[in-house]
Amino acid sequence: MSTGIVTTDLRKTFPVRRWQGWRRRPAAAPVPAVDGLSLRIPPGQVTGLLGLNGAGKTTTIRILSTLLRPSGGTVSVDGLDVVEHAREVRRRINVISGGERMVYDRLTARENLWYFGQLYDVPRARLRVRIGELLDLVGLTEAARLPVERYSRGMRQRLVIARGLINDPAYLLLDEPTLGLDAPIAHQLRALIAQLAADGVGVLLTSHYLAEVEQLCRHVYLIARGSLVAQGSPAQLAGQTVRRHTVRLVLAEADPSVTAALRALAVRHDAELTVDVDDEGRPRFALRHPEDLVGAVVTAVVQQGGAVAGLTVTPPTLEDAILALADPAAVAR
Ligand SMILES: Nc1ncnc2c1ncn2[C@@H]1O[C@H](COP(=O)(O)OP(=O)(O)OP(=O)(O)O)[C@@H](O)[C@H]1O
Repeated sequence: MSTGIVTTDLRKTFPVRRWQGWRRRPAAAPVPAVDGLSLRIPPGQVTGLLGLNGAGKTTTIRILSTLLRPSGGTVSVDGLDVVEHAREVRRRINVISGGERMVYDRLTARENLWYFGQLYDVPRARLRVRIGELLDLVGLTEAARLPVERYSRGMRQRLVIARGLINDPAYLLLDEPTLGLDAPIAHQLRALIAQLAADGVGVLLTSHYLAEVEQLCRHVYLIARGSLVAQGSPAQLAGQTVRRHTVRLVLAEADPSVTAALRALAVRHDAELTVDVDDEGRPRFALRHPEDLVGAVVTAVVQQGGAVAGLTVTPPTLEDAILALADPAAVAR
């Protein structure tokens, strides 16, 4: 039965070794890379896993795909424990990673797929058919007999995608799958991911491209230092944080009374104000605040008889919002 991938209080610590004189010895406190994560990746939808560098995303994916043993907690895939039933779990899942070399250069596309199909215990008759289907799907039928070392980067990544689908996985773990891909290929891959989910596959996606996450994910988990800090739809996550607007103003010429009025405005609203000069030596002000203060800024300048040479307002992006949740100190910067 397809119940999804469920992690309960998942933990992974790596032993940290310190050098002491010429000897290497274990440190007192191992560093947790994953620290009590409870997630659910249901079938038939794309679930996002977001976090800053080092948050624990790749480690989590390695545990879910049976490559790493957890230090604590459990992971089950359709009710099967990943440690006790690693072989059965491996038949149901696959991984596509944008950052790692996942195919063999000396082999052709067909040979690569044959090799990985056997690793996944795909029956030979099924494998023969599946390889043809996948080469078609990723547009490599014509190049199927060339060694991969002669492929372009995009062709190679398309082969990595075919490799990830070779065992008809019920769950697909995607670790930065569009990393370094040209826009048209990334676009095709996103369409394929959406189609797989619509066909019932449970997809876990990590990506630094938030537009991709917004487009594909129904539910997103945001982690920091191996623990969950927020979850919800992309829209719900964006609404959970202090979002900041930036008003940038350039004055035609220096005017101490305008500067004083803007400083007073910033203090009144508890806004962050930076003052410098632009390339032409004109005074420039940037005011950051959760609300859009453009009206108040213009009023203050006009009341003091100042002349505005430039004015822009930058609303916060979803990226600002999500990163602010992962790293609260960033909100203050
Ligand atoms: N094999 C390892 N030995 C020791 N520490 C490790 C090992 N693998 C990962 N770590 C540490 O665990 C933490 C989580 O790393 P992980 O690669 O899972 O993060 P990530 O969220 O995937 O980051 P990125 O976005 O940079 O890929 C980091 O502090 C990392 O240094």
